[in-house]
Amino acid sequence: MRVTEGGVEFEVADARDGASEGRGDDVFYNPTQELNRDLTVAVLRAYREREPRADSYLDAMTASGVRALRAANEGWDVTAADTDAEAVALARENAARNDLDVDVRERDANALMHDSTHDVIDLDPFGTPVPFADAAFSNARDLVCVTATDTAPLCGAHFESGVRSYSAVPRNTDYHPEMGLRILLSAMVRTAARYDTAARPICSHVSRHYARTYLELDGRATKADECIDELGHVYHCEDCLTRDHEYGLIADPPEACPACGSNRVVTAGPLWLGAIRESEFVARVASHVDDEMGEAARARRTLDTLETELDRPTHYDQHRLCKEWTRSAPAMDDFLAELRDAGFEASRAHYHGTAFKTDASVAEIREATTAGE
Ligand SMILES: C[S@@+](CC[C@H](N)C(=O)[O-])C[C@H]1O[C@@H](n2cnc3c(N)ncnc32)[C@H](O)[C@@H]1O
Ligand SMILES: [Zn+2]
Repeated sequence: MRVTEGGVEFEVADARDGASEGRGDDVFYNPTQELNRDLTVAVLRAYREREPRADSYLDAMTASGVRALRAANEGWDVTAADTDAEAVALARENAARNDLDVDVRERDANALMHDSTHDVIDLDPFGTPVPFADAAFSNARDLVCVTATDTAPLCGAHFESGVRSYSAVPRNTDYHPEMGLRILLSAMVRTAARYDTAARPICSHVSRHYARTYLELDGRATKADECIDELGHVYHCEDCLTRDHEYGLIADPPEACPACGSNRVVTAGPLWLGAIRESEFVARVASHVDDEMGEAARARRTLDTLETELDRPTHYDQHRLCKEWTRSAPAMDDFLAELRDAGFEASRAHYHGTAFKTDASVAEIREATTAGE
């Protein structure tokens, strides 16, 4: 099947709906990740302005080669790798079809990363990126881009698997996409720190099937220490949904929920509690989304919300709270306006349409918002 994406035309074996992990026999291509790839191109454009020296890009798991081709189309010096011989043949054909110069290797990503250095390394594996993180953070110069599709382990829905993969404790909460992202960021930051490298997210987004983040590297150990200082824990009450967060590697959870007295308070962490993006960079990325991108509208929407969403962990789900209070959910803009009128900070959060952030507690949100009662 012939597909066109962002100005490159390529052949793929079939189109998957993104609901499966896609470990079938055919070379993988997931049309639902077009938004992810559109944003990758916009990030690469914005990153080049920020770091003009950055030139080489490794698509470490390339499959059909689509991401590598799109980067090469932007003028990056691109290497692409895959262990699957069919994928490598297809990626080479796709590069030739577009007259793009991409160095496609039939090679294990870890071996290749340990063998060579690239300014930007992109990890897009099946499931967790953890098996590739050490090689990426010890060998990339400027930026590591990471996709994780194992959302159930990341958000605590598959608890043991999440603990095993990420060396952290995830919890299944009403803010599961943010839990997943902060678990992923924690593991990436700790991996980079092993190489005295700071890895700080300059852009991150989560959708139903994956978490994606772009981590800028700094080779100073003191900067890596500063990143470690931004790890900590979230204490979450399963009864009233009150949550609190605390910086530091040693958890000190309350014995009971400070709001309702319940002893059903669970601890998650170590989580990345720092910012998940740099607002100014996200604004630059948004300025590089163009109408040739198939997912331009969604990309702009995601980036606009991401740019303005409050930094603080963690978001609330308006529907979940309203259900808890047996209220109908009002229009989000009215709801946020009520919070602001009551003197709180409030913003949408990009995780989904009913996600919002505020510095108000659960009780304060309940009192401040009357619409829907
Ligand atoms: C999710 S797909 C990549 C999709 C692609 N980046 C895209 O945007 O369409 C994962 C790919 O990783 C390849 N792969 C699995 N293990 C690998 C390894 N150790 N090194 C390199 N590639 C690997 C698989 O063959 C598969 O083609
Ligand atoms: Zn409580």
